[in-house]
Amino acid sequence: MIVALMGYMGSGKSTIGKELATVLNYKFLDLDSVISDAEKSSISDLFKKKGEIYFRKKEAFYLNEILKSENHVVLALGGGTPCYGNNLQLLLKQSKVSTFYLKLSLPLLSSRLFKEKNDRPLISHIDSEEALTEFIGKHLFERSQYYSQAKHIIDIDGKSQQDILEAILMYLI
Ligand SMILES: Nc1ncnc2c1ncn2[C@@H]1O[C@H](COP(=O)(O)OP(=O)(O)OP(=O)(O)O)[C@@H](O)[C@H]1O
Ligand SMILES: O=C(O)C1=C[C@@H](O)[C@@H](O)[C@H](O)C1
Ligand SMILES: [Mg+2]
Repeated sequence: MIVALMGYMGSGKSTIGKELATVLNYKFLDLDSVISDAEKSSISDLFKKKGEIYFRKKEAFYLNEILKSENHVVLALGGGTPCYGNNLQLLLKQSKVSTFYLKLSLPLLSSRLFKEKNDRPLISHIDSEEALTEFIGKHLFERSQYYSQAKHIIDIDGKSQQDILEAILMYLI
């Protein structure tokens, strides 16, 4: 079984993913870190030096590799992973993959991301919280249709990490 976490930047995929892997005694993989390690570059530098399309191709390639070769893994996807190429179809068609959308509302995403936008290349240039809210709102409008196809949708507004973990585990155990 592979548990794949999807959701917008800052929704907590990496944070929750690590904890979930510990509880399940699974390996934890973060797709962004897999790409970063393989390319020997931070994601921000990769965007700067090689461009977003290069990153999207690598993202699709490493997702394929992981789905082909791994098992008993919690996989935190990148924020955009399900929205490009046939990544979503690939995730949904495999019975060994259980997909979860960590769904956080626009105001909470915006206030959370404004504090840590600097290492996120798509938003690092945005300099007011109002402009960030506008950007994320538009982005979510485009992306929600992909995220919402996850097998399980977990509404995480106001939930602690423990609450979210329990909500996911309910579907897995
Ligand atoms: N349930 C929660 N309540 C409050 N803060 C949280 C919760 N879960 C995660 N966070 C915090 O939100 C921030 C973003 O979390 P995280 O980096 O795990 O998101 P992500 O979905 O992996 O983002 P990205 O797609 O950019 O990699 C972190 O500072 C994390 O500590
Ligand atoms: O939402 C996105 O498109 C991204 C999210 C991050 O996880 C990284 O994958 C990268 O910064 C792009
Ligand atoms: Mg992450």
